[in-house]
Formats: sequence, structure tokens, C-alpha cells
Amino acid sequence: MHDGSGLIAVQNLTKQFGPVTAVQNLSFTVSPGSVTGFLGPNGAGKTTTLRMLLGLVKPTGGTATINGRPFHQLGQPGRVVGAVLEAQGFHPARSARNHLRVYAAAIGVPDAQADQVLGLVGLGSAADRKVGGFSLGMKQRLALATALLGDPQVLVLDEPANGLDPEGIAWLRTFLQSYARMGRTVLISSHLLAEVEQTVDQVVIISRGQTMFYGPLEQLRQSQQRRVLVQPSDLNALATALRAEGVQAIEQLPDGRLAVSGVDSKQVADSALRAGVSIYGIQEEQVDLERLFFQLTSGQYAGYAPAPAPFKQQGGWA
Ligand SMILES: Nc1ncnc2c1ncn2[C@@H]1O[C@H](COP(=O)(O)OP(=O)(O)OP(=O)(O)O)[C@@H](O)[C@H]1O
Repeated sequence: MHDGSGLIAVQNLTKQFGPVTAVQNLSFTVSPGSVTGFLGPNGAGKTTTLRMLLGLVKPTGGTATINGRPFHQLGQPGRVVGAVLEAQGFHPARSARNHLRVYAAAIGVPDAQADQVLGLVGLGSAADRKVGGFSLGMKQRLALATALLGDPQVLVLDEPANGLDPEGIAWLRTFLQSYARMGRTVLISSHLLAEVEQTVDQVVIISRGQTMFYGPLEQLRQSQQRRVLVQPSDLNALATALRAEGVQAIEQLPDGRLAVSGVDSKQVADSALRAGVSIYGIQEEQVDLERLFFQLTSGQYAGYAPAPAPFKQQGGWA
């Protein structure tokens, strides 16, 4: 059933478990055609949010909808949304094919679809093997196959890379990206940005049940102020020259270099030249998304990248 918008909309979603606020006023949307990463550290509220989206937990407040409807109002949910949550119950004595056939019957799709999805996830040759003997990675693939049975428009996966080896992760990345390119909606959760960085186009980053960043990954990268790391012959002279030119965000690194924010390496090199300072090494720092993610989710910062630490005058620095 692909007649809906494929849009996931979470609005002011809140879940209270007794004294614990698992999710607090969370809002974001996930559009079809791209892979969105739902990110946050352990305990941030990701699984609870996904469970509310999938109708498994009742929100204390707010709404979570797919195609504009809460899960329980979707006509044939198995054909609209396929989901893999962390805990998977597989009957160990059942073969992969039979496991899928049971689910196929439950959502009203033909048995042949079981072999179709086994092929899609690379388990075609293991179709008759008992699931009890599957590796964690194989179980992840089987869980994904189960989610794909109804050829759903929306795919929701909780920590799908868990247990996959590097080859499996690369395969999953390609699979999810091509699934999204077919116009489907793909939402995957992870507690590691680095794990999904190459897979996702958009990110929703949450911490303590609240949204910390929501938008294209590229925008997150650009929000990080880049720094120029420079090893001059005379730290004081270069710092003085830069400050005289209005550059204030200068920091001395423990390794003896200067880190200069808000300028490019050419500007720093030109300043050094004018001040008669030699440069022994200069580089523009790569955006460290993992560090940014940590800052966003550690609860200390309430928005984008924090401003760099101000240059501290030391010793005889002017
Ligand atoms: N059924 C429940 N009863 C009580 N507290 C719960 C329940 N489910 C979740 N919580 C609490 O809600 C908070 C959010 O948990 P949740 O599992 O949603 O986080 P998560 O981001 O998925 O974490 P992880 O990455 O570890 O899976 C945690 O403090 C958790 O202990």
C-alpha cells in the first residue's frame, strides 16, 4: 500500500514512565527518499520513540504518525511500515524460510515473498537452515527480511548495524540507500554517529529525550567551526599579528601549535608572512563529527557546536 505520503511526523511527543521522562516534547519529520539517522546516546529515548511510532507504547502526550495517522489507524500496517526493533523473537527450530512464511501469512502476503526477501538480504542460501544456528549478523538480516515482507513504504530499524561485520555494514548501507532512492522512507537509530555517518542524509539527534539537532548531516558538518592548526617559529609573534588583524579565537594546543578559528590557512600564512614569522606546518582541521555528536549529547551544550575556547594569554604573550 503505497498511496500515502510516506511521511513520519513526530510532534511534541512525550513519554513518562513513572518518575522517568524517557521522551520530552520531541518533534521531527522524516521524509521519503532519504535515509534519516535517529541518534542519541544510550538511554536517550530512541527505542521508546520508535515504539510509540509503531504503536507499541502509548504516548503520555503528543503524536507520532505515519502517512498522517497513528500506527493503529493504518489500514494494513504490515504493508505500510516494516520495522526491526532490538529484541527479536525467532523460533530457534524454525528455518529462515518458514519463519518468514509465518509472518507473510500474518500480514497477508504470498509465501513466495519469503524467498524474495531472503534473496534481497543475502540469505538465499541459508533459507532452509534453522534460525537457532544463525550468527547475530544473520539474525539481523533475517529481521530485516521480515520487515521487508510487506514491501513497505516506510522502514524503521533500531540499531540495525549491531552484530554486522564490516562487509555486512557496507552491504546494509548500500541496501538502505537504494531503498530510499526508490522513494521509500528509511529511519534508522544508532548510538554512534560514526556508525551511520556514511549511510544517512538527515539526522535527528536527541539527548535525554529532547531534540538537539535535526536536519541534513551536511548542515551539521557546516555548523562546526573549522580551525587552522599552525606551527609557527614564534607563537607570540603570530598570535599578536593575528589579534591585531581582528582574529580573536586563538588557542594554544598542548602539542605547542596554535589553533585559529574563523579563518582559512591562507589568511594565517599571510599574517605570518607579514609578521616575519616562519611556518613549519599548517593544516585545516577536519570536522570531527563524533566530537560534535558527543558535545551535543553530553547535556552540556544546548545547540550547535560550541564556540572554541578563547585564546588564553600566557607568559609573555601580548
Ligand atoms: N518500560 C519502561 N519502564 C521504565 N523506564 C523505561 C522503560 N523503557 C524505557 N525506559 C527508560 O526511558 C529512558 C529511555 O530509554 P530508551 O530505551 O528509549 O533509550 P534508547 O535511546 O533507546 O537507549 P539505548 O541506545 O540504550 O537503546 C531510559 O532512562 C530508560 O531506562
